[in-house]
Amino acid sequence: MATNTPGEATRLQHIGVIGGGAWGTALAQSACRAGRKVTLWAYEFETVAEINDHRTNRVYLPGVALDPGIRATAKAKDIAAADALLFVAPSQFSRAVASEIAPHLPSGTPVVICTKGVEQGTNAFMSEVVHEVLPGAKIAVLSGPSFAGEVARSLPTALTLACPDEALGAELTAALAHRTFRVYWTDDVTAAQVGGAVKNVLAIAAGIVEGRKFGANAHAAMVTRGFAELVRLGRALGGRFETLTGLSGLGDLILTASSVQSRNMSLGLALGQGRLLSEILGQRKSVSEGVHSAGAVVALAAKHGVEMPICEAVHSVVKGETSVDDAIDALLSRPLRAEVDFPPAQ
Ligand SMILES: NC(=O)C1=CN([C@@H]2O[C@H](COP(=O)(O)OP(=O)(O)OC[C@H]3O[C@@H](n4cnc5c(N)ncnc54)[C@H](O)[C@@H]3O)[C@@H](O)[C@H]2O)C=CC1
Ligand SMILES: O=C(CO)COP(=O)(O)O
Repeated sequence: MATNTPGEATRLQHIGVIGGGAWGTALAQSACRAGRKVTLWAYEFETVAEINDHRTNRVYLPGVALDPGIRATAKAKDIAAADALLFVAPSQFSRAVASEIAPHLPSGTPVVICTKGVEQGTNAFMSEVVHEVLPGAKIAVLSGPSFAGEVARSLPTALTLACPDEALGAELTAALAHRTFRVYWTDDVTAAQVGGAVKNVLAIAAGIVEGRKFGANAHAAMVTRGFAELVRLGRALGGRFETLTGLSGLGDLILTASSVQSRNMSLGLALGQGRLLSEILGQRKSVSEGVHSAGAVVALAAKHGVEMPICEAVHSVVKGETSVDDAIDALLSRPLRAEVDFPPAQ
C-alpha cells in the first residue's frame, strides 16, 4: 500500500457521520481536525440542536467543546452530499438507521462501519447488515483501541481501517488520519469486526473479575484465555491471525478489558459487585454492546464448532440464566486442556 502522510490532499473532503453518540461525535471532531467538512446525523433532535447551538453533546460526550465546523442534522437527506460516511449507530439500531439513509445515499459512496457488534436474531456482522440495506455502498471498517473521550480531546490514538479495496483504503486513511489519529490499513474486514465484537463480551468478563476482587492473576488469565477465544472464532470465520493480534483485536481487548472508561468493563464490574443487570442498564443512556452481542457470538461459535466458554458464561449471566458465582465455578471446574489448539490452526 502507498504510504500516506496524515493530512495530505484527499478527494474525500466531506465526511458524513451517522450517529450522535460518544463515538460518532468524537469521530466528527477528529474528522474536523483532519481538515474535513463534517455533517453529523443524530437520532435525537435535542442532540442536533445542542451541537448546532451550543457546540456540546452533554448527554453522550460531556465536557468536550465541539469544533464549530461540525454541522448536525436530523434529516437523513442531508448526508447525501457527503463523499464518505462513518456509520456509528449502535449495532441493534444499525439496520433501522441504514434503512433511513438508504433512499438518500448515492451508489458507490464509501461507508466506514465504526459500530462494534453483531445483530441479534440474524447473528450478522455490521458489514453484512449494511451491505443488505445499502447494496451500493463501498464498505470499510474502522476499529481499534479508541475511547471516544480521548479521541475527542486529540490524545494519540491508533486504529485499523479494514477495506478490501486498497486504493479506497488509502483514500479513507488520508481523509481521516491526522497527527494524533493514526490509521493503519488492512484488507481483513472479517477479523477487524470479530475483534471489535468479541472484545466487548470479554470486557464484561474482565469487569466481573475486577468486581469480585479476584486479583491481578485472574484478570490476566481471563484476558488471555478470552483472547484465545477471540482468535479461534476469528480464524474460523476466515480472519487472519495478524489482524486478530493487531489494533482491532488484541489492542482493543487490552484497552477495553483494563479500564473502567469502558462501558462494557464497568458493567461487568457492577455485575461482579452484585448489582442487577436491569438496574445497571436502567441508569445508563450509553450502549454496552457486549450485552447485545454475547448471544450472537455464542451462536456463531456453536455454528462453527468453536469453543468459547468465557463468552458463553457472559451470555448466560446477562441472560439471567446463571448467577455470576455459578458461571465462575463452571469456568474454574473445566477440564484442563492444551494451551493452544493442536495441530495449530492455519
Ligand atoms: N464510545 C466509544 O468510546 C466507542 C464506541 N464504539 C462503538 O460505536 C457504536 C456507538 O456507540 P456510542 O457512540 O458510544 O454510543 P453512545 O452509547 O454514546 O450513545 C448511544 C447512541 O444510540 C443512539 N440511539 C438510541 N436509541 C436509538 C434508536 N432507537 N435508533 C437509533 N439510534 C439510537 C443515540 O442517539 C446515541 O447515538 C457502538 O457500536 C460502540 O461499540 C466504538 C469505539 C469507541
Ligand atoms: O470500543 C471501545 C474502545 O475501543 C469502547 O468500549 P466500550 O463500548 O466498552 O466503552
